[in-house]
Amino acid sequence: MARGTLAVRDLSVSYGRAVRALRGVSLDVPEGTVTAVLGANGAGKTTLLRAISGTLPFHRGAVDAGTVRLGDRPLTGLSPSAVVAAGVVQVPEGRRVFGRLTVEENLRAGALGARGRRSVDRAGAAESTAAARERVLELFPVLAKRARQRAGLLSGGEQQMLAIGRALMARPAVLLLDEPTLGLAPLMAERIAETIREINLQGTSLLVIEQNAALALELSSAAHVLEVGEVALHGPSAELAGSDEVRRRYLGVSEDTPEGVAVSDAAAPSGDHAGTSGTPEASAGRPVLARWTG
Ligand SMILES: Nc1ncnc2c1ncn2[C@@H]1O[C@H](COP(=O)(O)OP(=O)(O)OP(=O)(O)O)[C@@H](O)[C@H]1O
Repeated sequence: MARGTLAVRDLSVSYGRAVRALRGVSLDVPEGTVTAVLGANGAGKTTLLRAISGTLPFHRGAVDAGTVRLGDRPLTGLSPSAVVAAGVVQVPEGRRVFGRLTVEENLRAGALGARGRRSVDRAGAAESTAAARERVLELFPVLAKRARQRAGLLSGGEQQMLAIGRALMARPAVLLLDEPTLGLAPLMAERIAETIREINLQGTSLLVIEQNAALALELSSAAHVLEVGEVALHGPSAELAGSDEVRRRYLGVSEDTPEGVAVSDAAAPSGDHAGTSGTPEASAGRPVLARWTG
């Protein structure tokens, strides 16, 4: 399966003529990392995931410019099933499980996403599906207990586990999570966060959209803040968590920026606007929170 960095470059998206939802968004999810995207309601977070997963057309949206790649494989313009087959799988907001199907049937449906991979023969596919199922049930033992129950009868937290488990059945290289803790009690949200860490430790990269900025920054190594369709701030998550602006606007704290945290109002990187100042190459050395101004 293609692996490598999930790279979004200069992505602009609109819904019809009236709504320009994303403008020139660039970000990287380096292989093996958790990257977070924060932002207020309507900032364009879900639109970003739709553009990556190929589901924009279902929402009457279109990519006007820019590219999405996984390693050297272009994803822009692919159908959602081709994106899944390429190794990028989205868990949609609102934990949309198939409510009338059982937990087991939901998991089996998730495995269908991996079938597009030509390199896997039938026997190999069955074996990988069994291994993926085992891994999912280890991560979420409650799903084994509820295997024959209808998914619609699970609690909110259990449905989120099933939604993530179903996505993992497609054995993704990159998992896209849209608001995984939305509406969950704090304890359940923490459990989901632990699972995200575990999934990452097992080798899957994750792009996590979260309104719970504190949790997102804790989970991720790098984060991007979207404001009205543009990347307003990006940098290593620990640095962002210490930034006065992020603390005030997204973490609800008003203390001064702790010493040693660099917050730069530097002009936007010139020319390529590649957004790579959030990548390991560019942030090697002293990490800086860059504010895009152009
Ligand atoms: N199907 C659609 N048709 C028209 N406009 C849309 C559509 N979906 C989203 N938008 C608009 O695009 C912009 C970005 O929306 P998006 O849902 O991506 O933001 P978000 O950051 O995910 O917000 P939320 O957290 O509220 O879901 C908003 O102005 C929204 O109203």
